[in-house]
Amino acid sequence: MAGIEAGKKAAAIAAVNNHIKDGQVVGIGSGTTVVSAVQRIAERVKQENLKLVCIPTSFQAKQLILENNLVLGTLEQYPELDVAIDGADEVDAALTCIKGGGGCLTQEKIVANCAKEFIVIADER
Ligand SMILES: O=C(CO)[C@H](O)[C@H](O)COP(=O)(O)O
Repeated sequence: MAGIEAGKKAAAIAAVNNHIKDGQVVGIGSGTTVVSAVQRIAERVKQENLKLVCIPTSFQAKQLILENNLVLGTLEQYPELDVAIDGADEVDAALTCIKGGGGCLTQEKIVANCAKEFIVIADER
């Protein structure tokens, strides 16, 4: 795996290990980094029998949730999320972050705003 991909994956795994807990409602972001995060969430659900509900920010996120056999929820059912997890486009040394250039621009911000905690996965700054 190339350096950037390995970095993204390691950051995604660390984010899930450190911030996802049993019983949570979890917002799932969009992009390539989130793929590794969702795979790690699915591993932990299997290994630790975590009870999670996942709220997607896009069609891609919905498909990821379903493909990984996670429980899919909607914002209408769960208007308050415990945590949302997403990738970043760029992060500078002061942790200023740019994200959201795609079709999920609006929905990912709505989901993040409904979450008590917003975790941005970044592999370098
Ligand atoms: O904000 C986003 C989509 O709207 C993505 O999270 C952001 O673009 C990062 O993408 P990637 O994980 O593919 O680098």
